Amino acid sequence: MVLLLSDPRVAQVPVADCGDPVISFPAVIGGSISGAVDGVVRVRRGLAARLVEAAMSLGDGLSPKIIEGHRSAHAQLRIIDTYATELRRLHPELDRAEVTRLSSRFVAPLGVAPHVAGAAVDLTLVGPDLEELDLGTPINATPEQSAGACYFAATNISAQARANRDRLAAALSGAGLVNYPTEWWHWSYGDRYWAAMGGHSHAIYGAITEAHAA
Ligand SMILES: C[C@@H](N)C(=O)N[C@H](C)C(=O)O
Repeated sequence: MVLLLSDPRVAQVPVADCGDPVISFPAVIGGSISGAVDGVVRVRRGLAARLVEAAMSLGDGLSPKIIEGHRSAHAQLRIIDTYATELRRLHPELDRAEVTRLSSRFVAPLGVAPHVAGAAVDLTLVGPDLEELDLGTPINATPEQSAGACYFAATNISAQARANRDRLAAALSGAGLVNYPTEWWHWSYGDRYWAAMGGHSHAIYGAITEAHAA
């Protein structure tokens, strides 16, 4: 059973922000291309340290390639609005609560949004040539666009894509990150969802404020 980000049990998790700053971080890390800067993302320092740990455990010249880290509240609301509009177009019969629930398979409600806390990354895997591996769907494919193949545990993907997802998961879980099961590419650390899934008493990262500037 997937715990969705719209589930009240996620919003109920208390936050005691540890004050970890948001830092700039290379979008591609680890392996033979350690330190190479192919774009920059911003994430909490503790998350950055765990991403380095995960990258180092991958081996075979593989590296995580981060597509997005911290996201503004404004950008989060824009994604929510766009996807909710699409859901209402596809399913005009849905009531507001159901639109919110289904939306949260793809985008988090603002109050619990891991990216807005600098606590999440959307990422894939690249080889030594920086070519992206086959993970089964493009990043940000919705459940509708991918016939559910965006779910981490989807069975309608190739054996190679399954192996690549499992390899990504072993590295990131091993470093303490938690996956959002409806999106193979979304992993977080320190946010409410991480706390709920890991049985932690509280989240250590809430929404970013000016106080978190490094
Ligand atoms: C919109 C998608 N890339 C994403 O970030 N989804 C997660 C669940 C989020 O909004 O935090």
